[in-house]
Amino acid sequence: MKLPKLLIVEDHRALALALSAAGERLGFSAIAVPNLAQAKKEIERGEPQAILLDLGLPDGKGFDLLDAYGDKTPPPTAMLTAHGEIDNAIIAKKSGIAEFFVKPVDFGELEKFLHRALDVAEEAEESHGFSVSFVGNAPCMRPVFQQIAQACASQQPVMICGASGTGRSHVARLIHQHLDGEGSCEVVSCADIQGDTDWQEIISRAKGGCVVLDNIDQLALESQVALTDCVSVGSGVKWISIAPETGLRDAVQAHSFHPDLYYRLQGVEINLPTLKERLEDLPALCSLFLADIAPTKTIELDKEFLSILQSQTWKTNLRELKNVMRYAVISSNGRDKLLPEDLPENYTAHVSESSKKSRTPIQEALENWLQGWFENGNPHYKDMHDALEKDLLELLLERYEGNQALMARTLDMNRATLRKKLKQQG
Ligand SMILES: Nc1ncnc2c1ncn2[C@@H]1O[C@H](COP(=O)(O)OP(=O)(O)OP(=O)(O)O)[C@@H](O)[C@H]1O
Repeated sequence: MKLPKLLIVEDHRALALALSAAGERLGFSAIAVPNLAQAKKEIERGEPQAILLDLGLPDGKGFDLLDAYGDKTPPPTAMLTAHGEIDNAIIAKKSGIAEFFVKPVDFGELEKFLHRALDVAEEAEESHGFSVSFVGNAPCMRPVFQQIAQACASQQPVMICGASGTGRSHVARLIHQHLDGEGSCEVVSCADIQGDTDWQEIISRAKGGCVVLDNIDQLALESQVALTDCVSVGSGVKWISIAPETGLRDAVQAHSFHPDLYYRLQGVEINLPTLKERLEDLPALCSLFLADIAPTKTIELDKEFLSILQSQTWKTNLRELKNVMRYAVISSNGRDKLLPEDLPENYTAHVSESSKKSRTPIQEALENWLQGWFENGNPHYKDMHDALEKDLLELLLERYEGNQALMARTLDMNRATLRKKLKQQG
């Protein structure tokens, strides 16, 4: 299993060990070095997917390390500073390091940074021409497929609406992949856009592909004006906007989004359901994520593990599920089955004592049987009920050697009802 690499440059040994442990818990392979010279060698050996950098190192300032990247964009990097080093921190910010942790490090915040770095690494991998695997068997995904097909077929811009982590960027990549032509997929983070951004430059970088406006609702008003002039069907690129689940109508009404730009960008709308609304897809999504996290292994899921996942609220949707699967694979220590104990503690805390109690053999058998229904998607209670009754009647008929009259009499059953049921069940 190839884990993303976390480079820790910290001469304080105890802190370096604690940072390594935090990184490894989240699925990084962590390498700690005490100075800049060794850090540069580490980068030459293999580029890290994230860097934690002490500001004051024995052989220089931490931010000097980024010189090793020249014109290339370094991976997400966070600087660790002591109180009183704030001037240097400002210089570091100018060298492109956006994240700071003042010592003593808040590990909760650090984990958030590391999660974001994992996402960046993953997106970079996905955008490298790998074909996009798309899971969507739940009934609520059917209209989504139609909307995606329509978005691919039309010249119109596309607006992908959904809560964070529902797969909006994933759908954007899928649409890009299905466009004719060689153009690239230029992703613009609207929250970071400045008033003087050169939109024509972004359009020309896309070379006839897609311009994805991520978090379009966060685009500043002055940038909206400049963008309005550029967006038109004739601009030679496909405009894809990523919006919150409520879309942009509220923002237009609140005058924080220009109606003109809104109407130009709206085009085909795709609405993505939350993970909670498509729990039927959970087993298939877990398998897909596992194939990505541990490509060389076949890992099974214990049914209790799966049912704990089914009972979560999934605030950040598929992204959260992927992070949880990553965590579980690491804590399973190479086992080929994931168990409830591999889950983060807060995912199992709510499992009530009653659901932990041991099940009767028939409940066990039913649980297995139910799993099959959910894996095949779209179960209806009536179909499950009829299938169960069919098996029951078959077994009873066998016991009474096909004698329906005897069976009805002995089981205190109306004979006409029995006959009707047997006829219905075929
Ligand atoms: N239908 C799908 N099938 C398989 N994997 C998916 C699907 N949708 C999303 N994913 C995966 O789920 C994760 C989260 O998706 P994505 O990054 O597209 O969400 P998002 O809505 O853009 O979230 P955010 O805006 O918070 O980044 C990614 O790893 C993505 O590859």
